[in-house]
Amino acid sequence: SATGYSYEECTATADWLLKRAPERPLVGIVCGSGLGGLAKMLKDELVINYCDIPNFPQSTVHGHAGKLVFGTLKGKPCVCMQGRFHLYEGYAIQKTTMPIRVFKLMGVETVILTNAAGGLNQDFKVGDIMIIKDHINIPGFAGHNPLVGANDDRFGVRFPCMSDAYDRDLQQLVRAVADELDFSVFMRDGVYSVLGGPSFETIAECRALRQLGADAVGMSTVHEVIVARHCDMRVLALSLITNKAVMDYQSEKKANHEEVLETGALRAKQMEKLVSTVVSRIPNTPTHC
Ligand SMILES: Nc1nc2ncn(CCNC(CO)CO)c2c(=O)[nH]1
Repeated sequence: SATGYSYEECTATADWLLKRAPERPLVGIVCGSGLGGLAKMLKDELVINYCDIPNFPQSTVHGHAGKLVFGTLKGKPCVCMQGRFHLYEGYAIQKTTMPIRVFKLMGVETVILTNAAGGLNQDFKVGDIMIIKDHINIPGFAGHNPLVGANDDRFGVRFPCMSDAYDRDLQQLVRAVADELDFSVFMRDGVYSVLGGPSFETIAECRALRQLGADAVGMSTVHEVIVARHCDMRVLALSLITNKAVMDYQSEKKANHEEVLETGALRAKQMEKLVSTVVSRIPNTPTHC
């Protein structure tokens, strides 16, 4: 099938990359809008442009570089997506998540997903980093789910559980590292809700999402989490709160992408420090003998 995301096509892409990668990566990192600097943390980096990778989609969003970076973080082999794919770019949902399956096929055991998000929780401030403890998959309510269609058992089961999607030990680890780095003042925990985009949400939608229990809103990440859990990778996900979502009709505030990128730049250093320290502390699961 020329979908670009069948098991065979993902395997072909993984094999193509492993031939070029310095070593098999254990941790996969996905950089959200304006957070591409995370890739610069990697030592002995090898950069491959998405346009040269077979079956890979192309990044179309400002602030998403479109490069796959291999390297090490404190000795741990990693692979980092500088630029991720979104429903609103018009790709098939399975296409937007195929890099996650390629990570799995390359040997990645843990994925760290970062994104920029709007703060629905009024206690949140611009620049806060929210540890995602759960998600609300709005497109999924309407059947827009990356696992729709024939299930390939080589990836995972037909009906995967999502109540344990966000690894509790990794959340604990992030909190401990944030305390050590004295970042606690801007660390939060919360529920991330995803919309399809590209239009930002209305005031009524923000209020409805808040009523549903969401603390932040974005246009990515959830589909990657579902695919990562389907193939049994551990997931840690962090949202950089880049603006406060507009919740009242008197407000003059207008959400915009430039503001998203600016906040990313402001908090990038701390996000890099946090993620790199966490990666260095992630225990490698004993290799299955
Ligand atoms: N209110 C609000 N603020 C946000 N900041 C980042 N994002 C995530 C979406 N990011 C898009 C547009 O910047 C680019 O992927 C959002 C969002 O969806 N809503």
